[in-house]
Amino acid sequence: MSILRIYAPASSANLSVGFDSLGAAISPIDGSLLGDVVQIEDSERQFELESVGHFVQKLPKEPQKNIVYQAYVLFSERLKLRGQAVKNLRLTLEKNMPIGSGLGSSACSIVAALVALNRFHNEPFSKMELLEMMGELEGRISGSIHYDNVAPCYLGGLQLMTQSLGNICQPLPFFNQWYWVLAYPGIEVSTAEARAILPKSYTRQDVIAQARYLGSFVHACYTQQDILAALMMKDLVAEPYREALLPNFPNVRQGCKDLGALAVGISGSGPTMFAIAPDLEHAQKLSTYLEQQYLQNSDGFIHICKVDNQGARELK
Ligand SMILES: Nc1ncnc2c1ncn2[C@@H]1O[C@H](COP(=O)(O)OP(=O)(O)OP(=O)(O)O)[C@@H](O)[C@H]1O
Ligand SMILES: N[C@@H](CCO)C(=O)O
Repeated sequence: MSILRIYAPASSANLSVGFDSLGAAISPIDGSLLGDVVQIEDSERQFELESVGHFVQKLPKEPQKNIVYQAYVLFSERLKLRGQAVKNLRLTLEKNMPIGSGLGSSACSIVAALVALNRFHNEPFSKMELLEMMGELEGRISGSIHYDNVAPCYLGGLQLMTQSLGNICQPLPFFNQWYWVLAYPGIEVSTAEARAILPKSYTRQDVIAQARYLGSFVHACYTQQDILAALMMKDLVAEPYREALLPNFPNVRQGCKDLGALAVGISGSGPTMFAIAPDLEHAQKLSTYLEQQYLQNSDGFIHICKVDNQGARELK
């Protein structure tokens, strides 16, 4: 009887400068696991799914709406197209990530489920085939396919969505000395709704400026110019329209900058916000400040994190 447990880490999409194009996997520096776990094992029945964990009450009531169930159905269909049948199996989702948090909660469930299913069947699908399925499932939830949570969650590191020449994404060099202070206020913001409020079009001036920021950011990553990279983490696409969804965001953002944050922004579609600190001392000050100023209830939390270079992995 084989049992596998796959952990998929939280991720922070956009990094302000790359809407739908950049995302980083993140892990708390205290060693805690910030992400979902999917366990897979043999079963007498064709398929069983159980959900447990801190945020299990927030999952859809109908099991068929759980994205892990949908991952199983999609995986089975794709396997059938290869002339292979899915094994009898039981999945257990440990839902540790708050839903609608801006930390890639649905991506954690999708990635952990598909990695578990693929390993359980001796890896019939390549990394890119699996990632393509992850994007399809993420698209069902948010209304349009975007890979900036699933790609880093699956592969680790900072990923740029190139979506060309057979690669959905490619890794970027990053700044290992940076600390990410992530503050989840404890309220929910739906990704689909945070996308629906964005404008249908942008001015030429904004398009040109955003292209300059993203190009300069990528250049700064390759040439390891941390100050330039942080300066370029600006968002004309989403932040001006989404900040109203976040509690007191403009003031808190300014407060973080006053405390020495190199960059401050919305993680994914929010309401989690991030502040980049140049060292641990600044990170701790930012953490205390955000705890006092940004958390709204007892579900909220702060984590000092670094980029997680491993991505989804088996827990032994
Ligand atoms: N296993 C699951 N984990 C998370 N959300 C799920 C899951 N299964 C179904 N859902 C549904 O998917 C939607 C997730 O919403 P949303 O995309 O806003 O959350 P999110 O993934 O946390 O967002 P973000 O990517 O900004 O972190 C909710 O409606 C939720 O009920
Ligand atoms: N890039 C997506 C991420 C959602 O988590 C957005 O900002 O809508």
